[in-house]
Parts: sequence; structure tokens; C-alpha cells
Amino acid sequence: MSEQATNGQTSVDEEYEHHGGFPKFTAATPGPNFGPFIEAMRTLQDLAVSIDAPDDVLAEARAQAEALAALLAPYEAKEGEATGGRVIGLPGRGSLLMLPWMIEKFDAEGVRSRGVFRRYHLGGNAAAHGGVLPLLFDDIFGMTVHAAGRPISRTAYLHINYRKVTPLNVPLVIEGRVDRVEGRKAFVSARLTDEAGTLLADSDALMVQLLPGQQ
Ligand SMILES: CCCCCCCC/C=C\CCCCCCCC(=O)SCCNC(=O)CCNC(=O)[C@H](O)C(C)(C)COP(=O)(O)OP(=O)(O)OC[C@H]1O[C@@H](n2cnc3c(N)ncnc32)[C@H](O)[C@@H]1OP(=O)(O)O
Repeated sequence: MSEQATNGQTSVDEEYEHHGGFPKFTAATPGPNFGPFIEAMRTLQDLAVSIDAPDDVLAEARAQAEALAALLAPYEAKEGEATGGRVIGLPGRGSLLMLPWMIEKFDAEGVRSRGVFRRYHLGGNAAAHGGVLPLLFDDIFGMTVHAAGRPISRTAYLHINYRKVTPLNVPLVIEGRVDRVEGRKAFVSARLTDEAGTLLADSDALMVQLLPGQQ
């Protein structure tokens, strides 16, 4: 986290400490099995939404899933301490909730990320579910204000234009930036394109810096 002063009085670290108990996020460096474990979990998610399996296979899958949950349950950690979401070098920063995309650029000028929507993200007729795109945009906006050195902010609104059907399993690119700042308000925008530059969706959002005590 940057120590850079944001308004001449308060550092970003101080903002984190005083705003609603947000944990201070630092990068995690898990062992070599964490990335492959998350990828295996993503494959399971793809299969869980796409299989048509007989019940005896489901009984075995259920037993194995319950055994896996029992293995992992003792290691549950609180927000800011769990590994997922804090591994910059992994798709989706190692969080299963996030799209499995890789950050390519992360600075005050903006954030760029690249990846695919998978079977798990299917909406209808081979296209990504319309509800998954706001997750991608909201995450890029969170990273964009973070990379711009802004204090912890929350999304006040997020507007999306769905310009073209977003395909599964095709490499796509999203780029976000801060357009302008008015006090606590950062107006941000982002574009989702394919690798040829065809616009699939664009979004603009308002990220409001939290006041002391706000959650
Ligand atoms: C080193 C490795 C570590 C790895 C990590 C690296 C990357 C880290 C990345 C990320 C870090 C995590 C960051 C998380 C971020 C996630 C973002 C989200 O998804 S947040 C969840 C969804 N959003 C909510 O739940 C908000 C719910 N709403 C609220 O809490 C409030 O409404 C809030 C705070 C947004 C504003 O409320 P008020 O009471 O503080 O302030 P008021 O006066 O209402 O608004 C302030 C200004 O904004 C305008 N405003 C507010 N809402 C507006 C709206 N919907 N439309 C237009 N203007 C609005 C108002 O008109 C006002 O403007 P005027 O100052 O008068 O000019």
C-alpha cells in the first residue's frame, strides 16, 4: 500500500486504518500448490454447471466434495488474511469469485487485464451471462482507483452498455481508468474488447471515497 499523501494531510495507510474496518490488503505468497488448486477448483465449477451425470457418479462426487470441504475447513481465515484475492500473479488474483483474468498493467494511468469467460460463466446461447460483466467491471474499477492511489472507495453506481454478445473461451481485454476526480468522487470508465479491438461492452461508474467510520 502506498504511503503517498492523498490530500496533503492523510496517507492512504491512514485512510485504510480509519475507514470502516477495511482490512489492509498486502500481497500473499502461497506455496506452489495454491495456483493449481484454484485452477482445479475452477475446472470443477465448469463441470458442476455443465455435467449430465448418473446418480451413482454424483454420489461419489458428493462424497469427495464433502471430504475436500472437511480437509479445508480448519484453515478458514478472515478477510485480508485469506490467500485468495491477494496473489497478483494468479488469474483473478487467486480468488474463485473473480474472473480468471491476469493483470497486465497496474498504474495511475489505468489498469489492463486479459482473460476468458469460461463455461461456468455461460448465460445463454454460448454467450457470457449478463450478470458476470458487472463483476468484471467492478473489480477493474476497484483496482483502478487503488492503482491511482485513491483511498478505499465504494461503487455508488455502475452503468454498462452491452454492445455485442460476449463470447466464452475467447481471449478478451478490459482497460479501466480514472476520468476525473471531484473531492470524494472518482468517475471511472472501462472498455471490454476482443483482441482485435472490437468493443463488446463499456462501463462508467462512480467510486466514492469512504468517510471515517463508513463500511
Ligand atoms: C498488494 C496486493 C493486494 C491485492 C489487492 C489489490 C487490488 C485491490 C483492489 C481493491 C481493494 C478493495 C476495494 C473494494 C472496492 C469494491 C467496490 C465495490 O464493489 S463496493 C460494493 C458495492 N457498493 C456499495 O455497497 C456502496 C453502497 N453505498 C454506500 O455505501 C454509499 O451510498 C456511498 C458510500 C457510495 C455514498 O454515501 P455517502 O453517504 O458517503 O455520501 P453521499 O453524500 O451520499 O455521496 C457522496 C457524493 O456522491 C454522490 N453520489 C452518491 N451516490 C450516487 C449515485 N448513485 N449517483 C450519482 N451520484 C451519487 C452524491 O451526490 C455526493 O455528491 P456531492 O458530494 O454532493 O457532489
